[in-house]
Amino acid sequence: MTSIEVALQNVVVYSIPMRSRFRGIAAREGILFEGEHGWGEFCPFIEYDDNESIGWLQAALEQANTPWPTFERSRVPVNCTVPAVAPDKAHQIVLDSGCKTAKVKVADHPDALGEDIARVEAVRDALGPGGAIRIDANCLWDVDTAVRNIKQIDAAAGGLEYVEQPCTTVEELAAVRRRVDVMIAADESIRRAEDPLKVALAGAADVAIIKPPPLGGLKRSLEVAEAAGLPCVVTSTLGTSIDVAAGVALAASLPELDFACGLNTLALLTGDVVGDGTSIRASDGFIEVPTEQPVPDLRLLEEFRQKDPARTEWWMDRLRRVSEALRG
Ligand SMILES: O=C(O)CCC(=O)C1=CC=C[C@@H](O)[C@@H]1C(=O)O
Ligand SMILES: [Mg+2]
Repeated sequence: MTSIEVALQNVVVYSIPMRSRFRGIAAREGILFEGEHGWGEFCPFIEYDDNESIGWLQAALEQANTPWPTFERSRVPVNCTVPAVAPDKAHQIVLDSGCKTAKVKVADHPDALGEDIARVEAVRDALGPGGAIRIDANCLWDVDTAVRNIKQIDAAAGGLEYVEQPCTTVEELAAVRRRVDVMIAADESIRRAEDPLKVALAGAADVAIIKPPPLGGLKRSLEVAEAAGLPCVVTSTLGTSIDVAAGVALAASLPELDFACGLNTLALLTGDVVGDGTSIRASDGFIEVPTEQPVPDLRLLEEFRQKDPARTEWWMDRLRRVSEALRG
């Protein structure tokens, strides 16, 4: 049987509520399956079409059927992730995290600048002057708005480490980069692009955000990271410890790691399918690299198993279609 057929034999559709809405979702959904060497997680965001979901399945199959590697480093620095929440909640998230770097969601709606400024001021107060603050606008600004807002948020934050994907296109990122004194990080221009390397060639970014699932897994992500020739920040795709483990494996494998990584994302969920002892969570701003792949706990798999038959069928049908597309 092929690895896809093995995967399809033993599939769990899960749904875990988020603590706060993040990227427009109130619960993280996906599929978990066991392979020859561990578990894989197939969790493309629900608005992605089948073609865009192929890489996510490749990544899940690779992770489930490849031995856990040995690594360059035994722990990875991580940031905390602050959704578009009120200042007091943002302050608490940073304090609770123990992290020295915070990634703050901004541009949650067209008139969000005042809220964004208040949120980064609260994050700076929680971090203190030595902390690092980065923001993520997820493509939602045009060039002039980005230039104007970045300057104001940079001042309010007491200095930003970088701005993640302020605009949609590589050309727009390059235009913003020429007009602000804050570093630009490319995310969607890498993970949702036909050519993930265009961003580096266009001089459009200072930092590359690398997410293994959309790129097709660890091997391909290492190739993209090397070819991009930029400092990399690895992030999860907001999934369970199985998803986070894919990011930790990449972050622990990179020859150089100059920035905290966006892998402390289980803090955004109300639970995990992996038990407390092996759930991948930060301590004092670092994640210890597991010596073996995390394995879901059967009781937690049942707790977070999708209970709605229609939703379960939607995910199973998606997996069947993407598996067919992957077979070609
Ligand atoms: O970077 C982080 O701190 C956590 C990961 C994170 O923010 C994201 C993961 C996946 C999709 C997006 O919602 C978001 C991002 O745009 O980086
Ligand atoms: Mg991003």
